[in-house]
Amino acid sequence: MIQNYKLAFIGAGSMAEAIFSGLINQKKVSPENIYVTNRQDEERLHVLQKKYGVQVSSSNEQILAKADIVILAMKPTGIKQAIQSIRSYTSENQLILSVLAGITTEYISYLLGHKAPVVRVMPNTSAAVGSSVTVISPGEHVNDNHLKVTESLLKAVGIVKQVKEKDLDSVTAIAGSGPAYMYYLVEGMFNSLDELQLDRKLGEELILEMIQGSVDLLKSTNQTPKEVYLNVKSPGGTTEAGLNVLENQQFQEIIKDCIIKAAERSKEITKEMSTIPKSTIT
Ligand SMILES: NC(=O)C1=CN([C@@H]2O[C@H](COP(=O)(O)OP(=O)(O)OC[C@H]3O[C@@H](n4cnc5c(N)ncnc54)[C@H](O)[C@@H]3O)[C@@H](O)[C@H]2O)C=CC1
Ligand SMILES: O=C(O)[C@@H]1CCC=N1
Repeated sequence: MIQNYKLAFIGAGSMAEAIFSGLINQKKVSPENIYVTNRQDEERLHVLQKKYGVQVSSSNEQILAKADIVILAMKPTGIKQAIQSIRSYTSENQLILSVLAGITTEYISYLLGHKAPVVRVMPNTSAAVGSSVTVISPGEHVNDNHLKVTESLLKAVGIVKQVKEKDLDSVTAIAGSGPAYMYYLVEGMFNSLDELQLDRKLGEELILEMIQGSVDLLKSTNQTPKEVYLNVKSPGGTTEAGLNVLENQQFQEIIKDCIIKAAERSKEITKEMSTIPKSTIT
């Protein structure tokens, strides 16, 4: 379905690269159909061109001229200036996907000044290996076909779930930011290896496989996380000794706060950067 679509990425950062490299690696879209631009870093564009064979240009006009799908992938702070610089090359025949945290479809449509369908999507960088969990939410001018195209594009780089736009702040904290919290945890585990005097390579492999196995078990059982960790713990044993440290430091409260803060920040971004001036609302 998506093989013949031409995709234009506005913004060439880590999220754009994760999506288009995933699409290329999964052989869902050929690099000839992927166009990429960013604001000023031409060197970065050349690196991406060389690495993936994608089409790059610093001209918005060139990038957008043939695009069926436009993917907004710059930082939320850049949204106003970015759309101002592309909107005259966009049209209602293009499907606009935005990965920007906190920026509403309504605000994007307001900046575009026309009725192009806008879908907010919240992927994560695991798209690069086909394992993103991506949440999508349609804006006002989106029909079933637009949603099908969006889904089929993003299913190429992982699983896709649809939510109402009001839930995007919460899912951003989990689906979008979540991987960073996992990597932070893994970094902490890796940091224990020197003190354990364990071979670094072996230790890192054990940690990653242990996490993979834990996720596999959680996915395959009806038991709650508590039930499965209680199965690991023996009275007076090693797990209990470790869990006591986590409980004493209120680890679960910290993780909860972390997710809630991320969701709150998404709401703040909406207030700070995605507010339509009152005078223009009719
Ligand atoms: N990095 C992640 O894991 C995720 C990021 N996102 C969203 O993706 C977006 C990009 O994030 P990253 O890739 O991490 O940022 P980044 O800083 O790595 O990349 C941003 C890119 O946008 C370009 N850019 C800035 N202003 C521009 C403009 N006016 N026109 C064209 N290009 C412009 C920059 O040159 C850069 O290439 C953000 O809005 C973020 O909320 C969403 C989900 C996950
Ligand atoms: O940190 C951020 O704001 C973006 C959105 C989700 C992941 N990265």
